[in-house]
Amino acid sequence: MRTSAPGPVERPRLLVATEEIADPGPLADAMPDAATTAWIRRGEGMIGYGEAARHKATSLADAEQWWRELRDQLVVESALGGDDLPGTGFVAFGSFVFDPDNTAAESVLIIPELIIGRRAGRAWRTTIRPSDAPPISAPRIEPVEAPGAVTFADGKLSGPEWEQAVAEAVGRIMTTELDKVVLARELVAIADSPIDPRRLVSRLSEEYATCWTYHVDGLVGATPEMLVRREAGLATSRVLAGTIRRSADAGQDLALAASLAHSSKDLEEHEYAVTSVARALAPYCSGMNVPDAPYVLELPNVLHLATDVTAVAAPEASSLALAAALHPSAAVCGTPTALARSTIAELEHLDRDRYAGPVGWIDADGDGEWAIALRCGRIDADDPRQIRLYAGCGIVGGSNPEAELAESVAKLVPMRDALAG
Ligand SMILES: C=C(O[C@@H]1C=C(C(=O)O)C=C[C@H]1O)C(=O)O
Repeated sequence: MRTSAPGPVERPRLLVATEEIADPGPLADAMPDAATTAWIRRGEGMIGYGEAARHKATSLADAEQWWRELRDQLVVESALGGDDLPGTGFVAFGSFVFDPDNTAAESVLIIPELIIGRRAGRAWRTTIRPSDAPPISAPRIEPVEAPGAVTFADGKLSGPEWEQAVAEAVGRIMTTELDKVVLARELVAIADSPIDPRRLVSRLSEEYATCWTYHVDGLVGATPEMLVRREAGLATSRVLAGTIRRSADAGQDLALAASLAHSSKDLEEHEYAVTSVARALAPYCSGMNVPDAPYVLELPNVLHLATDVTAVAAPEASSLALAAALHPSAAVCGTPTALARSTIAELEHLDRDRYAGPVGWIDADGDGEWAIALRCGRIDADDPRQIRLYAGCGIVGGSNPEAELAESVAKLVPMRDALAG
């Protein structure tokens, strides 16, 4: 029997319409249901309802290709006008696995049917629909239920077992070519009732307003680390590495900040992370600025050493292409990358899922923000009463296992608090 070769896949084109709206109030409160995507910082950002299209991405490069094909066929029916703010119009939200070779999870890109956004004093509403679908009607906001009592249990490794893994990593750093490796652990939280990510988004975006609060397909958190933001040709990356947990006392915090800024262990750990970002960005950028020394970034639970790297991005390098070049940075993997990655797979006993992978959005111009999915949890798709929380620490030769465990506990605080009663 003869079969004819398949022709090009005919996808319906996406129709995109954006209009200015009155201020919608807090974005977290405007999320219609538990599947709504969120991206919020300092009260600004976007929420995305429904799905006009979805893609299981095998890699960041594959995601970029899919985005490009859709983008090239868009029909823009109306746009915001005035200054063309990034994020108005067509947007794809995404969340990527940390290591495709060591996970049961999948990376995803979602194009919502309805986006509500707020930025720079303006608010907008974008609808996106396949040309063969009817216009969407305004969704009803479903009530948010509390999860009830929540209990926490260790993941595969107990605290002491994880300390053992850290000690093993320190040993390898002293005796092999490994310079730095980031080891993470998980906590499993089980609630009485299903966990509604909107409640977490609302709490996190208030408590951690300077972080990027996100929810994409069950992965929810508030991260302080920006892998790459591309806006009007400028690329920015906020690199974090080196952490101290805060005390309850402002005077003591000041002393802690000073000791962090002078700690050779933390400065070494930080330097690896900055170098990995600067090297990866260089081929796609010009005029890069890498500050000589980090500053101390204050969050309610921890202090971090931080460096903001800025550069002019090549016109053809989309935010997703830049994220593909940067992931995994030494802030969440280690140095050298390949050895750190295999060490993680061997020592962590953890499926990182989409924790520590890029999470964010891209618009039709290729502008966008891809943060590193930290300080987060993954709601179980089959049993939404369960959420896995993750926290990791950069390990270098001078690391102390007990101190690293304490650091991981501090990094779990935002999610634990957001889940509490
Ligand atoms: C890996 C995490 O955080 C990373 C590790 C840091 C460190 O070890 O000092 C600091 C910020 C992040 O780059 C995490 O929060 O899970």
